[in-house]
This record gives sequence, C-alpha cells and structure tokens, in this order.
Amino acid sequence: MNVVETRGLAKSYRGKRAVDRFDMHVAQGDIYGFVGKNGAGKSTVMKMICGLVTPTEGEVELFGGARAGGAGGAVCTGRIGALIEAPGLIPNLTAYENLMAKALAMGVVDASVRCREALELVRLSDTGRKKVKGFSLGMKQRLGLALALIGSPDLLLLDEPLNGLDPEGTRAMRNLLVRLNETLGITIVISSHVLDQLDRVATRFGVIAHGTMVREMTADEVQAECGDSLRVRTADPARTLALLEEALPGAAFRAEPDGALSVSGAVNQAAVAQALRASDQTVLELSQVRRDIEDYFVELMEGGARVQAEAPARGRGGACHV
Ligand SMILES: Nc1ncnc2c1ncn2[C@@H]1O[C@H](COP(=O)(O)OP(=O)(O)OP(=O)(O)O)[C@@H](O)[C@H]1O
Repeated sequence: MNVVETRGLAKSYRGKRAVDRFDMHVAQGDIYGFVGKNGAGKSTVMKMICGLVTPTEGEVELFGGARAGGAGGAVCTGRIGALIEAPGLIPNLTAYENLMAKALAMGVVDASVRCREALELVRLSDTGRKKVKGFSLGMKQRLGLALALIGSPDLLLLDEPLNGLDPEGTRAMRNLLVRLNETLGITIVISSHVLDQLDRVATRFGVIAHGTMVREMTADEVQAECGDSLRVRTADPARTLALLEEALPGAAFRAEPDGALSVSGAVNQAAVAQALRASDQTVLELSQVRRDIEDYFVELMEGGARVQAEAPARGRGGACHV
C-alpha cells in the first residue's frame, strides 16, 4: 500500500507555480529520501501532504483513502507526525514539559507515559530539569522529532532534519530514524538538499526540480545506475564515440571534461576493448570507475531544471507526468 500518493499536485503563490504536476509514491515502510535544491518545492509538498497548505490543483491520497485537495486533511492528521521548518519548542520549558504541552493539547491518553517513551526513543531522558534554551542544535532536533512522535504517527514528515548538525549529531539522528522505521514500522519521508545525508538510510528516493518530480527510484535502482562505468581515453575521442556507439547499442556515453568517454549501461570492459582493437584505435586509458551518487543526483536535478526551462507554456489542470 502507498502511504502517500499525490496526483497532479500543484501549488501557486501569487500566480507563480511553486509545485506543478507533482506525482509522488511513498510505500508503507519506506524511508523516502526527498531530494531537491533549495527552493525546489520540498517544503511546499510536505505541507500539502499534512494539510498545512491547500493545493491549487491535484490531490493527495493518504493511507489508501482518497482526499481531494486540502479537504479531509483532518481525517489523517492524527496519523502524521511532522517536523517542518522550526520545531516550535518553548525555550523556557524542559524537554518533558514541551512534550506534555503538545500531548495535552492533542488530548493524548496516558500523556505522561507517552512523553517519557518519546524522550526515551530520542535519547533525551537524562535531560531532567535542563531548559530547552540550553540544548544543543542536535538535542533540539531530536526533541522536535519527539514532538512529531506524540500521537504515535504511522507517517513522519521531516523537512531537512539533519540541517546544521555536526557529524555526530547527524549520525545519531540517522540511527534514530532507522530505529523508528525498523522497530515501530513508521514510514518516514525526509527532505534534504544534501544527498550524502540520506544515501545511507533511504530505501527509496524522489528527486524534485522546479516543483516537478524528476524521478522516483528505489535505493537498489540508484545503486544499479551508479554502478561501474568504463572510462575510455583515446587520441581521437570523436571517432571513438562514433565507433563505440555503433558497436555497443546497449551502452550510454558521456563526454568527460578531459576528453575521456564515460561508458555505462549494458556493456563490459572486454567488449569495449574488442571494439577499439577492431578499429585500430590507440587506447590511452581503459578503466573501470564507480559513479559518484552525489554527482548522479545533481545531474538528475539539473536535468529536471533543463526540461522545465524547455517546456512550452502549460494549460491548467493537465494530466499528471513523472
Ligand atoms: N508562503 C509562500 N509565499 C510565497 N512563495 C512561497 C511561499 N512558500 C514557498 N514559496 C516559494 O515556493 C518555492 C518553493 O519553496 P519551498 O520552500 O517549498 O522549497 P524547498 O525545496 O523546501 O526549499 P528549501 O530547501 O530552501 O527549504 C520557492 O520559490 C519559494 O520562494
């Protein structure tokens, strides 16, 4: 079952599209890495999912039950915990008091027990009488997460939860998210503009550029696409490209800045070597390289931006595209 599915979702601010024709699919149990540059539309999408912002067009389906636009959002908000923008902590209260304030406002049964459990989960049980204004950024982020956990949500929406954390804080937060996902079965959507914060935890990725979904893929698909490629350098790159394109129809080629060719897809080193030998090319280099995941996502984000820039003016209410 998809916990979140959006269809043709769009949001305009003062006539300008922040999100457009946006289709997203988050399956139950996913840790969904939602990746996009600053201003790509991640927060706006997350706010529409949890009902904080009303879509201009399209719909959000949550937990398999359709709801059009912002209508009906209240039905599901109890099942969603969100940490979007600042966590809204009260600086003069302790961690426990902050949690209790929210739990009581939500009418949570056994509020005290639930708050202590949440503190335990985020490893803040030992903060006692310390006021939140004295917390580190990492502690505040973890308390923000504990606030989002009040009400025992099935889905967590976390907007840039790793922003500004030092390496230790980042690791603690990542481990915590994996624990919540694995032990409590919570589906988690985490947005970030920095991929290396996500690639160790996400099981699925969605890449957004200029408000539109560029690509969704599982972590395994990303690994496969970032798998080994070949680097070929010869004295005559243009001729080599023409030759390899003809000899290896299943391969994809990319010119590197130094004149080398990167060859990926259904191809192996022996096939390339054979094609080059057959044409009497002088081979300066033929080696296997692993593609950098960060580079791959940047290419996707920039590819999406190009598609967006080249797209003709659209009418309103069109079909969904991925
Ligand atoms: N309330 C608003 N009023 C007007 N424009 C807005 C509003 N909220 C967002 N926008 C615009 O919508 C676009 C998408 O913003 P959004 O915050 O969703 O992006 P983001 O991917 O979350 O960026 P960041 O990583 O910087 O948080 C931006 O151009 C932003 O300026």
